[in-house]
Amino acid sequence: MATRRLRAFKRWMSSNGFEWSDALEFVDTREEGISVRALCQLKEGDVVANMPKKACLTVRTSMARDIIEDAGLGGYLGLAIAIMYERSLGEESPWAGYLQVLPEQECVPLVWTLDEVDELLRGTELPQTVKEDKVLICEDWKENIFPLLDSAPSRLNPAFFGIEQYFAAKSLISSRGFEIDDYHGFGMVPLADLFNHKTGAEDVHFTASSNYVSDDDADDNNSNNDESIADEEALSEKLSTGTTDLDAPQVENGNAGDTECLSDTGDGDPSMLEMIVVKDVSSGAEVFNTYGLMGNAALLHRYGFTEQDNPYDIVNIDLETVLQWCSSLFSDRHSRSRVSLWRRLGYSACGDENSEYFEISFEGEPQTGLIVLLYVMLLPDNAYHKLDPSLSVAGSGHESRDANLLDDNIFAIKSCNVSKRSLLTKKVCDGLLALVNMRDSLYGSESIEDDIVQLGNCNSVRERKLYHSLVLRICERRILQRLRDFASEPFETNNHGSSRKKLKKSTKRKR
Ligand SMILES: C[S@@+](CC[C@H](N)C(=O)[O-])C[C@H]1O[C@@H](n2cnc3c(N)ncnc32)[C@H](O)[C@@H]1O
Repeated sequence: MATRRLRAFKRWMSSNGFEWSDALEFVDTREEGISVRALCQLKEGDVVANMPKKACLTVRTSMARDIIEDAGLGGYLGLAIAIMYERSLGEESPWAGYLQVLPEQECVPLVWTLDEVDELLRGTELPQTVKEDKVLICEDWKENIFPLLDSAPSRLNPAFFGIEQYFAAKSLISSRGFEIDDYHGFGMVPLADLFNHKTGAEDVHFTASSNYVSDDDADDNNSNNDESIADEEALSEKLSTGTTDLDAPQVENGNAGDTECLSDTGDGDPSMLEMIVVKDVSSGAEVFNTYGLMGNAALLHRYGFTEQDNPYDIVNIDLETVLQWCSSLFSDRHSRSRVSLWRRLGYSACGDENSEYFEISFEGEPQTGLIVLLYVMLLPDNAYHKLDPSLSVAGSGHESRDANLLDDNIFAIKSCNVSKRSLLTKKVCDGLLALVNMRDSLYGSESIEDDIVQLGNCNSVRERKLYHSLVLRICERRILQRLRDFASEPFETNNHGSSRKKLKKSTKRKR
């Protein structure tokens, strides 16, 4: 449906040098926002949109460039100021026609209330991340934006530069920003940001030239050799497959009469960005882009939505949870020395020292480091004492001939010589099952079945926050269920008496 705001946006695009295929339909619904559909079949290699870099909203192009650069600001903060500034200009902004198709803010957890974050996202990794984000953004605002209102009072309207407006701008950048090139950095790319996302099944790619040098800043030393999220492979493929495709859709823009198809325009032009079709799309289907391969927590965090059956989904188990489990079985001293040995063996968790965690894959497979940690934690004392001296031998480069099975397995896992299942003794599997229960209890008293019933009664558009929180929780809990299955499969019966034979058997084992 072409709404009034879409018609205004198309006029704005035409007068700013954008070109787009008339095989693309922009659909605008009050409830679900804007999406893109194919009006006829799109062929792999077709260029369906050309977007001039100079019409993108970046720090470099914004009317607020001087204010931002004079204050020594840039990056995402600078872009947020540029967005707030252009919004403050209203119809006077060169981007007025673009800004009016943007929502006030994107519904990412960053702009939810703290109660919503705590309640809806309980058990997931997001409450902590979002709270940290909120604190940093408030600090940024106080340190960098608030002082600007004093230093350039005649040019900045405070009503558009408050903390809420800053959060709104940050949500738009997180959900719609693109890396353009080294000169422009990160920016808003009108038209490219109309496409919705589908994990691992996208139809179009955003491509950017890698060697743009601005006319007004040719000596900028960052202008060459830039890295961007542009898909260089798709770009070079397009360049090498030639240009004219007689079936290619017609251009819909101010100069449509001049140009047969978009494949003829913008090729190798470093001042342009493109959307290129990467797989055939049938007529009537939605045309999807990809925002990257990521799990649901990352999708919700950055874009405000989740996907059911997202194969890149993961769930984390904090090292802290593992240590809690240890403390129910062992003394603090025991746990500390085993963790220390585990680290000296060269294992680690993800994250940093403030928050260490283990990833569980979509299939329910725990990170090797977690299995090894449980294994080391559960070693009988005599095996533990034997293992420590053998470390120094291994560290000196001479493999100990006497190394027992435990050493063999741990070192072999490290050098990818053996399946990690060889460490899955009954005790390790019991440990994993205990961790699953502890991790699952973080979601609160509702069971996964309760969550599923609630999701069934929830409207994905009108109750968007609840809907995507439930999908996130349910998908994470399903991964935990798969981890439960993984840990319940027949385990290895390692003991100290049958070293190499057991090891060989375990390498053959297929899951
Ligand atoms: C780049 S914009 C895409 C255009 C957007 N639909 C609009 O109305 O402006 C990204 C936003 O679109 C929405 N979106 C994109 N892909 C989605 C999907 N697969 N499911 C639900 N919402 C999606 C999210 O709100 C996301 O933050």
